[in-house]
Amino acid sequence: MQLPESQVAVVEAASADEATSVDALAAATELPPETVTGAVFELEEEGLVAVDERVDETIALTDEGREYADTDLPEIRLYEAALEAGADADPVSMGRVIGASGLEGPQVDIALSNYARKGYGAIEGGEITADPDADPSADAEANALDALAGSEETPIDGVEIDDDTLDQLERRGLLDRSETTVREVTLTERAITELMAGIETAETVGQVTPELLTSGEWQDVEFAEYNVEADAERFEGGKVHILRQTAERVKDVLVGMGFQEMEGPHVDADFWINDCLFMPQDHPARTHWDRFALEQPTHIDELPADLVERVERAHREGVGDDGEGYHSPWDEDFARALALRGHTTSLSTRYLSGEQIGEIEPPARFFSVEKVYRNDTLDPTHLLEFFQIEGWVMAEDLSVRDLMGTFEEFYAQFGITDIEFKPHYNPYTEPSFELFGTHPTTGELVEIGNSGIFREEMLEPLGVECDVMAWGLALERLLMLMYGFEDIRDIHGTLCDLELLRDTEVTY
Ligand SMILES: N[C@@H](Cc1ccccc1)C(=O)O
Repeated sequence: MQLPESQVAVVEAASADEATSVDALAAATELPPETVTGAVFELEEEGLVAVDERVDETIALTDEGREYADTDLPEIRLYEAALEAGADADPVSMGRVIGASGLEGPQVDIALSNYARKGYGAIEGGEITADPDADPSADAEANALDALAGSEETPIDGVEIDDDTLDQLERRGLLDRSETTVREVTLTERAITELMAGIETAETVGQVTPELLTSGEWQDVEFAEYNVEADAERFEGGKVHILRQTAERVKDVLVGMGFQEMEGPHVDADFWINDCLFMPQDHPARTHWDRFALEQPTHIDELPADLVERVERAHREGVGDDGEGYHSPWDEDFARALALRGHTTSLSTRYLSGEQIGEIEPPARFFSVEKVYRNDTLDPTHLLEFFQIEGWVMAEDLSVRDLMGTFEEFYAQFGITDIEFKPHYNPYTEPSFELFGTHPTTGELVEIGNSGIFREEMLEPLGVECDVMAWGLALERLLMLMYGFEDIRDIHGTLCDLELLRDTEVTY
């Protein structure tokens, strides 16, 4: 009989008396394990080999696990420092013991959260005690780390570590479990018969080359069959970040709802970011604490003079018969100062004023999905920059129902159907609403946006004569509701969760 080269090599390397693993066959034939696996499947189908499959579980220490196998677990280092400081007799100040332990950064938290759990002592009111009877040499986790530190990977069947300890180490991120499928191959009777009769190598081609194509030889050769079920090496290809993918999806949804996209500068004059929004110049959000000012250049060159005059008048005198201005200072130089935009509503003011693309006639709908910058304190829901989904609708006679209906329609496209509204205040909208959604795993209400109907004091100076409803929604918060992660830093920055980014499916 004739067989392709790799199959002949496998048949010759395998035996009828003894099962041989794919790895051993790969070594013997000098073929890559994937090729051997493919050949083995083909041979099995031909009835030439029997394949025995089992799943082996192995465990391996993570880098952090290896580090503690070398230097001791942080809680043990804390216990030893506590003993040294006499905490087995009287409580000692925590600061002193931590200082003496040499623990630093996150290791301090790790030590503290495991210390009492493992009976090394107690921590209360800034003081630490050490239990004189605790015995670090009997620490099951430390002993397990030592036992595993010797090899890269250990088959789980061979280790004498109890399940609770293994689970605990896995939870602490000190140990990884993995599964591999081991295939063992034995020749069948039929293979022996064929071998005795003589097996020849059939010329097969594994890959189409330019030469095969140009010479026309491809028409005569026999191609090796692909086995799409064979195990292959996992390949982590590059991929568009889920935030970008979702931003694209949001844009598609809004375009589908009849919106046009706005664009404009990330660095802009306070005039467009704040003054045009009827934000008084002494508003707390306009202090240097909250904005990222520009050092070079500090000011925009030009602002439209007539618009500046109308905006200044609205600030000083208000708009309409009953209008009251802010009676607060207004200074053009202050309005010309440049900063990173804290919201993309600066794009809306540029467009609504007619400065960006000329006069806009109602009905009109505009949006942007762009980055904004705020000097916030970092926490699970705040970053210094995020993406805002800005939007507005200009039409005669808009009401709050139009606003709410638009949100329900928009969020429903992302499977979010339980939006809640809370009355809110913005200097530039009346009424105003904050939007909330429910986090899919924690059940907590998450603020996802801010919205309202632009007030006369804003629209009149911009020269807009009909109603405009508008909003700024946080793209990252939408992602939280869609994919259930709890910390925004899982998707941004150095602490991001690569597995989440790799495996999250963005569905259209
Ligand atoms: N600028 C607001 C969002 C908003 C835009 C337009 C109208 C109302 C609210 C914010 O950043 O929170």
